[in-house]
Amino acid sequence: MPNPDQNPNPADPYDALLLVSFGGPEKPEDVVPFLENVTRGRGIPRERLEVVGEHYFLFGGRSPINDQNQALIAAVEQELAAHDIDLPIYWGNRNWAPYLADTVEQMAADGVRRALCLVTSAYSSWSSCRQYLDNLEAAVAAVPEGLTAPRLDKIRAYYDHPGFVAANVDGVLTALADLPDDVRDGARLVFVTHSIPTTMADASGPTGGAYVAQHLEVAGIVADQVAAATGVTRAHELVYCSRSGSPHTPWLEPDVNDRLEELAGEGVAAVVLIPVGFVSDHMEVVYDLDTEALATAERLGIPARRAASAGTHPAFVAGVRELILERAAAERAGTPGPCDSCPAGCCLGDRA
Ligand SMILES: CC1=C(CCC(=O)O)c2cc3nc(cc4[nH]c(cc5[nH]c(cc1n2)c(C)c5CCC(=O)O)c(CCC(=O)O)c4C)C(CCC(=O)O)=C3C
Ligand SMILES: [Fe+2]
Repeated sequence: MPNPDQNPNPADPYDALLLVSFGGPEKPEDVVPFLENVTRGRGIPRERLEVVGEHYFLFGGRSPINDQNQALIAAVEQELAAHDIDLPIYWGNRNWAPYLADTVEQMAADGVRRALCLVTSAYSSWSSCRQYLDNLEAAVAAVPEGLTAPRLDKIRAYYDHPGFVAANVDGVLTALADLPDDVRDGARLVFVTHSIPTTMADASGPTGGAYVAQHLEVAGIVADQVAAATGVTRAHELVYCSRSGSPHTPWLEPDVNDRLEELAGEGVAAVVLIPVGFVSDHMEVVYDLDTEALATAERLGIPARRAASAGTHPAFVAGVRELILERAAAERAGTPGPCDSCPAGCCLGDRA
């Protein structure tokens, strides 16, 4: 019988946190091998790769994503320490060093038995959830004989967690405050996420369609909270960026730039671009939104601001702690939630 008087480790049964991310190049020589890692076997046309490579070279061949993940780790370490939660944090990526397989081997060597994984993507889909689960499974399978691989559990899709929502609301409020006074009330709230193939979107989540539904849900929540905070109800909508793949394959639309053209035609007063689909300001945000979409808005004469992503916002960092404790408690009680272990085939669609 566990003794209720004993103060248990609130993270029990977990003995480590693993931050799981996409990875990005550190220097110009990394760009091409990184892109090869991302697109291996995925049928991305060569021309698209050359275009995307140029985005990275424009930023000195260095993606912001690795520094941002290190900043998130430092912030979560502080947050956990401040709450007397003893949980070492590891970090591994899908497409660049530190690679997940190396990190999971190190965890095994360190004696980690069971780790909780925080993926830097808040939504359900093959790209944003299932592929990471597959990467984790492969990393566990690759642990060399003689070492015991840790058991890895993934934190649920957390797009609707109050900490993630609050960070995004704050980003919108700051962006609105920065708009000229005469256009602020008329600003359109344009939520942006990564486009994915429509077949992938249709197959996302246990019953399909989760990727778009989750984004629409959180966009509605954020827009309501912004309305409550400012006393002004602004129209909001969801658009997409970073379309890849073959031009013959349908991906989610409208593209943010195309939509800005339409909004200019409708005479919208101003726009706030909200990168709600992204956890930090990585290349998709600093290129596709800050470089490209803001230039489109400028050309069209629409005053526009880009809201900050969750990043290391204190509300998001506190939310990560809450997500850890929520899951640990559910595992101790034997009551994991529906999204805590994905049903077989979830998000697979025609990849099954
Ligand atoms: C849903 C989603 C997220 C959000 C969830 C998450 O965060 O995971 C995301 C994030 C990211 N995507 C990133 C980079 C790239 N994504 C590519 C290609 C693709 N992304 C896709 C989807 C997503 N991608 C898909 C369906 C493809 C087609 C190929 C395939 O079916 O897999 C390509 C290939 C070139 C191109 O065509 O763009 C690159 C370079 C970076 C790193 C940025 C940096 O370096 O700072 C990050 C965080
Ligand atoms: Fe991507």
